Amino acid sequence: MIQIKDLEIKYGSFTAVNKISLNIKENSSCAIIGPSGCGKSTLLYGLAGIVKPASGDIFIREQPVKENRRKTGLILQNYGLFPWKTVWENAILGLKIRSISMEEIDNTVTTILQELDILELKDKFPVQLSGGQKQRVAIARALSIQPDLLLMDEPFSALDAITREALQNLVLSLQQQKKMSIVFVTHNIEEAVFLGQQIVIMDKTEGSIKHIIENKNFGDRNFRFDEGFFQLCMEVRRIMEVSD
Ligand SMILES: Nc1ncnc2c1ncn2[C@@H]1O[C@H](COP(=O)(O)OP(=O)(O)OP(=O)(O)O)[C@@H](O)[C@H]1O
Repeated sequence: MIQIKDLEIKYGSFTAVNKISLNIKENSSCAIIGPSGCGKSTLLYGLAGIVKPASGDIFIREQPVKENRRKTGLILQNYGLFPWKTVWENAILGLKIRSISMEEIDNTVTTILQELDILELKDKFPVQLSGGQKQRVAIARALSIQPDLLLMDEPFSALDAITREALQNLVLSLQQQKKMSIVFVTHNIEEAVFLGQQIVIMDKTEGSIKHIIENKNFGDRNFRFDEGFFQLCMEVRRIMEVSD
């Protein structure tokens, strides 16, 4: 689904993403993990078309990436909700900027809010919501465009452990139901190991990939309680800690 070839992204003369090559399969999930400042978000912004490569290529479904790809959903850090808009107004934003009838928007967004169990919150403002509820609204907005690719930047970092797990389960079942690929950035090793079919570990300072793990047990809810889960978490931790 995604081919990244020798990707380099710069801020002025500073190289934030350094010669990264990576393939991500259709209907899969990819966790990008690494220490603060290693270029995770920049790589995600590259996939979203928000920042332009200095060199190299990104193809999504064989097409070079450009801004506003119709079927890419994006969830930014801290939910990205507009505080002056209600849950409903926030959720319909992605569709409103497209030429879609109000009736279709109504039907699509009502269904999604129902699926995410937040329809009764539709007239509330973000300030009146819990962190988990805000994240559900952000997910609803991203899903409203029926994405085949969902990009998430630290989607659950501000949530308590139980809410985080519930939302991880939710995202997982949505990914399986709706047949989309997910690429997410996280600091959290357990999250990467639970949700990432492919775990991409980035280097501390280089803006490059240090290691990729194929995780065949990803998304199995029982895996969280399995010894293999803790072993894989330890392996990821070791790789992250080893300095080159
Ligand atoms: N707009 C910008 N202008 C200049 N430098 C930037 C800009 N955005 C990010 N950087 C730098 O690029 C590097 C990578 O940043 P990025 O946000 O991609 O890292 P990250 O791994 O996502 O970090 P974190 O985990 O802390 O969010 C950092 O050194 C950062 O300071």
